[in-house]
Amino acid sequence: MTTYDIALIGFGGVNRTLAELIPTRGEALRSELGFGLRVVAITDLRLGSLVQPEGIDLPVVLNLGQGSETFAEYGGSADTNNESVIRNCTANIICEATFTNPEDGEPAVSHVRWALESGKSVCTTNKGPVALRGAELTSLAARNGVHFEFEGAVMSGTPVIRLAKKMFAGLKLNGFEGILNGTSNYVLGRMEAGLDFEAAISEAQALGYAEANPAADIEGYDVQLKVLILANELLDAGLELKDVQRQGISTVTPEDIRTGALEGRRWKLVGSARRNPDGSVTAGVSPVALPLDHGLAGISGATNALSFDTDLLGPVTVSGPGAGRVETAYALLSDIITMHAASTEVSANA
Ligand SMILES: NC(=O)C1=CN([C@@H]2O[C@H](COP(=O)(O)OP(=O)(O)OC[C@H]3O[C@@H](n4cnc5c(N)ncnc54)[C@H](O)[C@@H]3O)[C@@H](O)[C@H]2O)C=CC1
Ligand SMILES: N[C@@H](CC=O)C(=O)O
Repeated sequence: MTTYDIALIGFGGVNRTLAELIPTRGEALRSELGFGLRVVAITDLRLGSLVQPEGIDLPVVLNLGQGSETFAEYGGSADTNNESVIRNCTANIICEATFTNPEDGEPAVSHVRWALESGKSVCTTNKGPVALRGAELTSLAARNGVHFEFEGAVMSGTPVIRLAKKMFAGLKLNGFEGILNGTSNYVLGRMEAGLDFEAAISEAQALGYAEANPAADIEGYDVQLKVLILANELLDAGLELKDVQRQGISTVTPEDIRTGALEGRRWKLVGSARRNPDGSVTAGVSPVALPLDHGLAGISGATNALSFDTDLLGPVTVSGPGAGRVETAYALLSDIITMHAASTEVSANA
């Protein structure tokens, strides 16, 4: 039985939930999928770092983080020591779930680079490294014979990236449009129900949907990164962040929402990309008052939906959770399952 040793970089909502899922889903993973998981290192800005090659006692560390204690009181350090932990710990897989930085992706880009350079596979839900350094990191992983997986960077645990890459073979993808931010979709829905903007954002934060700085959700930066990821991964668009036009929902007023409802329209934040006749790709994100019979108009709460425009099937739409701690932790698990399946295939063919 294979056991993968993993390191959790960032111990907030997503990686904490992964640490909860490991004991609860451990037996099913072992019996159904043929591997076990053991956490051997954790780093976090607030807690510092803890490295225990024999395996960290997860129930103990899951109780930390409410007060001012750090890992220093548990045999670790109050400093994150990210580079040394990532490069030197005994983990096979690094799960990167620190804050998304929409400007340059740092320090997560460095976290991923250190891991891949030291022969460790990476799974991440962090949009920064994937959107801003995806091609470079994918080729670094290939050069080092390890995996770089990032299904959770778009639509949390709902499979869209792998699904499109694997299942659309033989089809031509002309573009896509979708609701790709759970927080702004949740906020628009709550405003439609009469709640004010700030209260709706607070609810989305409490539910674990919002970014550490919710302006990233509200001003469209989060969807801009997701559109960039999808355009480059699925349309081979070769775009940079500045090529994806961005407008968020902060300009949508309660009055706009009331007027839209009277006219049979619903405001949604829509991200899209389309291949032009000359082969180039136009991409952007903006709020749109959709007619109620539009396929995306009925998508509510933190649910997301992505409609792919294909040549032989026409539109193919995937809908599911776009945010949430459990949903996103599952994305990391699905990345590890993908890595395991790939390794098993290699061994079988050897
Ligand atoms: N929560 C969600 O629904 C989803 C989140 N994501 C992405 O997953 C990542 C994690 O999300 P959450 O866990 O919800 O965020 P969070 O804010 O709850 O946790 C992030 C953790 O990372 C830690 N951290 C920040 N910088 C660090 C550093 N340099 N070294 C070590 N630790 C550091 C923070 O102390 C915090 O505990 C983010 O990049 C987010 O954009 C992606 C899809 C959905
Ligand atoms: N803050 C994001 C989380 C997922 O990327 C959202 O609300 O969709």
